[in-house]
Amino acid sequence: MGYPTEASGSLIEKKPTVVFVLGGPGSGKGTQCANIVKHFGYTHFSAGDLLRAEIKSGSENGTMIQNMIKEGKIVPSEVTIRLLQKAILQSGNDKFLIDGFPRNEENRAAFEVIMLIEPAFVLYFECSEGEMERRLLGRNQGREDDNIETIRKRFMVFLESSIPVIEYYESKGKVRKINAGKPIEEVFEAVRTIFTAQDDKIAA
Ligand SMILES: Nc1ncnc2c1ncn2[C@@H]1O[C@H](COP(=O)(O)OP(=O)(O)O)[C@@H](O)[C@H]1O
Ligand SMILES: Nc1ccn([C@@H]2O[C@H](COP(=O)(O)OP(=O)(O)O)[C@@H](O)[C@H]2O)c(=O)n1
Ligand SMILES: [Mg+2]
Repeated sequence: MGYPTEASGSLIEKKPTVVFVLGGPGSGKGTQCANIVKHFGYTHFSAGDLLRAEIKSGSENGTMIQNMIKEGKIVPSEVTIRLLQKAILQSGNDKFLIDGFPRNEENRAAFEVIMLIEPAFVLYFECSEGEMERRLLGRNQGREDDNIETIRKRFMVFLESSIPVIEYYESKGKVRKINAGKPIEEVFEAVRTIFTAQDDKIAA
């Protein structure tokens, strides 16, 4: 896949800037992404939101996706990547926050192979399970997976499948870890520092 841009009259391939936003369920990924969009001009795609929209659209995969989400399981990468790819191509932007993805090694490897994109960095919201559980039980978005039984399964999946992805990017020096247990405004101050540094790097 290419991202053609006109430069000096010739067509060159310019890859978009991608930031993966990771953290346990309820760590505040969606909340902070909305702030980053407002201040730094990124386009935000939540893999979970795209999957929920796919269920609503009446897609042939809808029932499978719904069952996996209810069980806190990770949907096969081909489905999620197809949705992300479509959203990226339709967006018209070249800076993306990809929230809640990659959630396991399969997600990570498949994205790299299919999209041929490496993240600029990985934003990791670190938060205790107790705090995340409180937030999810108070989220009130009518989500079928915000009940204590599914929340426990999601925590297990996070520890077993998503932490190894974060460790992989840590070994490449790409993880920017944030203490997400603080109030929203304080978390955003830490986030702002990281994105300001990234903007300075691009401008340099
Ligand atoms: N720093 C915070 N302190 C307290 N509550 C928060 C904080 N960040 C987010 N929340 C609330 O917690 C819930 C989960 O946040 P959300 O952004 O949806 O997390 P995630 O996308 O990581 O699951 C929401 O109801 C949100 O308003
Ligand atoms: N990459 C992804 C992201 C989400 N999902 C599914 O969607 C559910 C909700 O993801 P989400 O990112 O909206 O959840 P939060 O972490 O925001 O609470 C996950 O528990 C998975 O079942 C997935 O299968 N693969
Ligand atoms: Mg979310």
